[in-house]
Amino acid sequence: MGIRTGDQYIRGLGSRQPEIWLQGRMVTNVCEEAVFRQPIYEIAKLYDMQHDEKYQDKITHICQETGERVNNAFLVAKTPEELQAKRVLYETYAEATFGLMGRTPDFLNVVLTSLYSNASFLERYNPQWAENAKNYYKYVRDQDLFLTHAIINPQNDRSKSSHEQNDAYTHLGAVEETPEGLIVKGAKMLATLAPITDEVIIYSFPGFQPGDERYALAFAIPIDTPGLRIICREPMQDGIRSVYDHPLASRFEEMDALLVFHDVLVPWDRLFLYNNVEAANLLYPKTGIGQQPAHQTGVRGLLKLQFATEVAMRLADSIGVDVYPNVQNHLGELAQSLESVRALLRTAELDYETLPSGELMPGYVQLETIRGLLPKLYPRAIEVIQIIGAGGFLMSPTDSDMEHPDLTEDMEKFYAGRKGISGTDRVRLFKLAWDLCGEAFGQRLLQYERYYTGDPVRKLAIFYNNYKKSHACTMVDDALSVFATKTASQTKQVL
Ligand SMILES: Cc1cc2nc3c(=O)[nH]c(=O)nc-3n(C[C@H](O)[C@H](O)[C@H](O)COP(=O)(O)OP(=O)(O)OC[C@H]3O[C@@H](n4cnc5c(N)ncnc54)[C@H](O)[C@@H]3O)c2cc1C
Ligand SMILES: O=C(O)Cc1ccc(O)c(O)c1
Repeated sequence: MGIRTGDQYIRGLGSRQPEIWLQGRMVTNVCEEAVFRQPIYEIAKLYDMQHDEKYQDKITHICQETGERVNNAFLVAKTPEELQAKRVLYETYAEATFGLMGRTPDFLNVVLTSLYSNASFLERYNPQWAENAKNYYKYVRDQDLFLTHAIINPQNDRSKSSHEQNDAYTHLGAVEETPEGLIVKGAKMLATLAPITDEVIIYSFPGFQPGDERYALAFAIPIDTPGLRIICREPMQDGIRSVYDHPLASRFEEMDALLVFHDVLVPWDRLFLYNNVEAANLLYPKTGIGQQPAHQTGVRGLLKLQFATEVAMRLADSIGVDVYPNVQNHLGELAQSLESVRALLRTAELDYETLPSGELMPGYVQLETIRGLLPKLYPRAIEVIQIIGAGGFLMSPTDSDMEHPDLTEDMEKFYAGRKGISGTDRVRLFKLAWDLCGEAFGQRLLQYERYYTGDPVRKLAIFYNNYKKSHACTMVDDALSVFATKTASQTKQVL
């Protein structure tokens, strides 16, 4: 089939009945549920862009194997141009969503592409797992499916490993093998956008201990597989809030969900890893499923940081405060953060590594540096927006106030900004900024940036340990060598 349209994506959602729990009730038709309507529309727009001649050649290509047009997320980049073609896709989708939707279809499709191109890792443990991963990649590519993922165990007792939890099936684990497949039970967090996806893929970060064998799992199943329960968090918008009052929150909220598996059957041909702690611990570092998507998340993060920086600049300008050096310092800091991330991305693409298969892997150090910086730079950008808007955020009237004839004069006079910024302009801008920096929606965006790639504290420690391995600190040795060649009195003279 190849690239789908938005309508085909929506019809796919409508043809299934996953078990979705939202505010204490089961959702019977996800497409008609107010909370999901606008996010479904935003994702559908991305599918439609694949057919729009303005974007088609930028974000899709002809698959050599099938002759069909498919999304660039499925490209195994073997040349710098192909690496850039993938970046253009990430950029195009992030621009369409202002970087606010973290789990657009390109993210997991890149994960899957990396699993496919590095399936030789799985082959060493079990050739069938490798075959399954490769077939699944082709299935998702050719049907142009949208995946969610859950790779973290629920937050019960973090000081204990999976097999030490109170109940053997708190964390998702294997129960029994049957002729049809593996029965699994337990929970995983935190599946962003799960209710409006086609399939779910389960894998894990390293960290398995001996005794955790039953939890060492990787597989993918349709989102409406019997026994799979999607428990949504409380929505941060009700789906009927006015676009005027909440120009971002009303459009881009990504629902997050806990996935609970009640004796769910994973068909054998959908299993990629099972019952092997060593393989589960090496899956993430050895298959590129962490590093390749870091290119996508880096580009998306850059666009989100750019958006926040632009909002801060516009706010300051709208009320005439960017004449002050303190405000200029805040804004200059954001601009420098933004340009640092942009430069890191450029270098990541230039400093790629060529794997034995010929696949190009964008630079680890640069991408991991972006991952380490974003959890600090984005919250800081939000803080700057809060500092610049100050009390102005708390005087924004509603759509209905702005439209009431008795209030029009006051609205235009007292809500206006500096010369040239009308009351309507200023209120609109402040509402947009408040969605980003004040609303529950904006707080989730911030929490997302802190944790979307795992715990930043442990990630940075892992980065340092890897960095140390490849940095012998030879400059210090050079400097110290002065002591090796001189006697104590000669050294004194040198010093
Ligand atoms: C908005 C949002 C969307 C997300 N979407 C997804 C998704 O789509 N798919 C998905 O799989 N996951 C998703 N996640 C989950 C994300 O992977 C986790 O939040 C992240 O890995 C951190 O894990 P945790 O939240 O369980 O925190 P914990 O691991 O429970 O950490 C809690 C605190 O304890 C500290 N801590 C815990 N353990 C240790 C330790 N061993 N050593 C030192 N300090 C420790 C941490 O530093 C942190 O401060 C999402 C998270 C957010 C916030
Ligand atoms: O970014 C990665 O390396 C993979 C990853 C880690 C934690 C997550 O929550 C997630 O969704 C994806």
